Amino acid sequence: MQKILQEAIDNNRHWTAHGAVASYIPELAKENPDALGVCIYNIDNTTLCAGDSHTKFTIQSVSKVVTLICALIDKGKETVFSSVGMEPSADPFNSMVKLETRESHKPLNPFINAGAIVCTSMVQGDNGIEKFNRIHNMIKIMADNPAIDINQSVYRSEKLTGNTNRAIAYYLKGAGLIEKDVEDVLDTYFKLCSIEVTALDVAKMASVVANNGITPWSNERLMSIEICRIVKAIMTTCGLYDSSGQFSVEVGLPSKSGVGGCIMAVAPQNMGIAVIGPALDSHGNSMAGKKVLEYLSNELNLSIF
Ligand SMILES: NC(=O)CC[C@H](N)C(=O)O
Repeated sequence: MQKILQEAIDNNRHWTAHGAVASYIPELAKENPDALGVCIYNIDNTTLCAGDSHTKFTIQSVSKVVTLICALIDKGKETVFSSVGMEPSADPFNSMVKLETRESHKPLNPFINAGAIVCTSMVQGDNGIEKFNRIHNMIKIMADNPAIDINQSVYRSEKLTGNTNRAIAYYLKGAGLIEKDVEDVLDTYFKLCSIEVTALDVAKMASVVANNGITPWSNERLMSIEICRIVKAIMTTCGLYDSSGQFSVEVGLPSKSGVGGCIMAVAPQNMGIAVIGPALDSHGNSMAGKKVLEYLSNELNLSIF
């Protein structure tokens, strides 16, 4: 297995040259475009890593998985899906074009920025700080790592340049889809994207979903089986934005990408996988990371389809 993991990195490292690091958040442009690493956390509590797996990166949109989990726990399925849809989007992650054309103005799904901003506002808490703490704590528990914290430079960079997200959030506020102060919700969203993690952290988070909501290392139930089912379904259909279909064909695992270069993948009843490769394709998904997952899916026969 370690040999397969090493081959997945070695055979696909050249793909990093075909992508580019995100530069619309200036601080992310400083990431190493050549980095490529992977970690697997098996639900029998064994772990394997290869490549640049110690690289630290910001979680970015992978946090949207945990935001959705918290919103579903705190508000229930009916309430969450009354304000956000569950359909894939054929548009980029930060697109706002469908918000105006859809009758209800509901964002298409919880994993595009608009949907995640609505979900953030639905999480338990009287203000942004409480909502942030709720999701941050869940990330720490799911990763089994109490030291996880914000990368302050990335947070400042996101906040300073996040004008598209600001436009989306104000539109949602105007449509009545954000309950409280819109700047407070945005600040929480920027902080969540800026949480710094490693591939092992994200692999452990994915292993909880793979293990139907129970931490493999301490046997603690963090979420219901139903929530896990919903989250895996939305990851499969929406997790890689407008290339989720192709990813399902090539990899076939419920997954979520982020512009920090991480892809979190869930092999149900089996393992959590995280790849990190900051050079992105034109959809904002890790270029070489996708290829590493495709290799592992084929070699280990992981596709759910
Ligand atoms: N796809 C992503 O990872 C997007 C997250 C990023 N912080 C943004 O809001 O634009």
